[in-house]
Amino acid sequence: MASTFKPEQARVPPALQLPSPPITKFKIGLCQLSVTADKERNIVHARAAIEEAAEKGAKLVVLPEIWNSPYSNDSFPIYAEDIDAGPDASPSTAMLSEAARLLKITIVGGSIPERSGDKLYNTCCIFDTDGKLKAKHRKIHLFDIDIPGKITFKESQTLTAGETPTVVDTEVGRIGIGICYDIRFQELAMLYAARGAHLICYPGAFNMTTGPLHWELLQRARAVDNQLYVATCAPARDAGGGYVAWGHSTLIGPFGEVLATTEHDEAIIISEIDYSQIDLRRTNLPLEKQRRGDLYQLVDVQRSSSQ
Ligand SMILES: NC(=O)CCC(=O)C(=O)O
Repeated sequence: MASTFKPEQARVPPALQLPSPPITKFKIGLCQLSVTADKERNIVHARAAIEEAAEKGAKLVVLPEIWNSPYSNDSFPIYAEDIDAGPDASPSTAMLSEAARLLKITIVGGSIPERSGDKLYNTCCIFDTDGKLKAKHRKIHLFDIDIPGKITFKESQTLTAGETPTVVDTEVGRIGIGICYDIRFQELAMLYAARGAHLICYPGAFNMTTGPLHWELLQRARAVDNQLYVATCAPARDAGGGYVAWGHSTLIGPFGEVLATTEHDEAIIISEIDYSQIDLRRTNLPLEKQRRGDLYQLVDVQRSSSQ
């Protein structure tokens, strides 16, 4: 059947020029944390890891998906915090805000279960060096999978999906945010690249079935297709826990290269990001110029509707 796509219908402007970040070279810290059923302990533990990463020079620290609570539908309602109701209602994000301010670092605060009215979300908060909440990303694609005999999980039993992609300007560049299962949806990463992101951070907790096959593959694909940095941060594995996480927090460069990674135990990865590598790789392989926008297009709903 003939295609109905007409080039003149293509309304997406070409990808933005990469914005100039305040710093182009810095250390990132990925805190692969053990998570227990004791929320207070998890908060104290996460704080100590953030402090250690900052002491080792990290200007950006990333935490895992659901780091203050066990990863289970039974736990989400119990551990959820009302982030918008202020520090007393959200001790986890209060800690992140204070740590970011005192250490003068940017924090991509993994995710926690968020309560908002009668809904629950899987939410990542991003804090600036002054401790202010810059953005909140609510997981857009809920983890609902069924691999019989291996793993069945339905986040949608308790959680509601977020409705907004999140790109945030920070002192360490323009960062796109996805949470775990969000990494499977390439259009989201393409959208972030088109909006000028230097780095996409995915707090995540892949599982023991898909993790070995897909986790690194997806990260490298998102990085090499979009010629930007990808950072992931997972919880450490608890082999006796209800949900057994794959671990393997990783930093990928814009050529698809694994710059730093780890196994499944607790770890703090410190690695260097150098945004000049993005320009270099985009010059080596000028994919954006070669893209056939006359034949196919990613439509950025937000940007086209505001034109
Ligand atoms: N927490 C998650 O979204 C897990 C995603 C996952 O394991 C996958 O295979 O996808």
